[in-house]
Amino acid sequence: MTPRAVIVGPPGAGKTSVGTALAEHLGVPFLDTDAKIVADQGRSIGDIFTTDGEPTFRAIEEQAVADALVNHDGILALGGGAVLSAATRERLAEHRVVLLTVGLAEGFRRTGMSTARPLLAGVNPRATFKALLDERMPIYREVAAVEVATDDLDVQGVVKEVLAHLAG
Ligand SMILES: Nc1ncnc2c1ncn2[C@@H]1O[C@H](COP(=O)(O)OP(=O)(O)OP(=O)(O)O)[C@@H](O)[C@H]1O
Ligand SMILES: O=C(O)C1=C[C@@H](O)[C@@H](O)[C@H](O)C1
Ligand SMILES: [Mg+2]
Repeated sequence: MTPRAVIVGPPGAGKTSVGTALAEHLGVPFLDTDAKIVADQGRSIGDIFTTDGEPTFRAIEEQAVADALVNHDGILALGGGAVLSAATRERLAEHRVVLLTVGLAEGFRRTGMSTARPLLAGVNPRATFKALLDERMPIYREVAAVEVATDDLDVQGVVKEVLAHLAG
């Protein structure tokens, strides 16, 4: 088994929303590694960060991604920071990876209302978001064969773009 496509990108790019809609359109299962980790651990990602720290979360995430890459047959969405693992990047080289991008203003607008993202929960979440984009964009681009900018598209519009790329 192998995923039809693996979706990566920063928080708020729409990995979960687009992945769900894309899987529905294709009639295949959808798996989100964030949701899988929460279900397996029986606690929120915020709780894991607070109780055990980010490195423990990243280790759990690396294993969850490795499992999903061999066991999941549909659309797979990764957590926003999953690509920070060199082992995960190596594994992704064998897969069809789609990068969803979002700019600072729109990404911050989409994530700003939520307290569910521990990395963006600090005193200056906008600056944190900018630093995250600056650090990660080259890493996302390193693993992805396809890139779709989502700022000016609704979820169905992004799904359409992704489908066009996957068909081509
Ligand atoms: N193309 C879009 N246009 C408008 N709103 C969007 C779009 N994509 C996602 N959203 C909204 O932005 C918010 C974040 O989307 P989503 O949870 O899918 O992002 P994500 O990439 O999975 O983020 P995370 O890395 O935190 O899991 C949601 O409220 C969602 O409805
Ligand atoms: O960008 C990140 O590092 C994260 C994004 C989310 O998907 C979660 O995996 C977690 O909040 C960390
Ligand atoms: Mg998500």
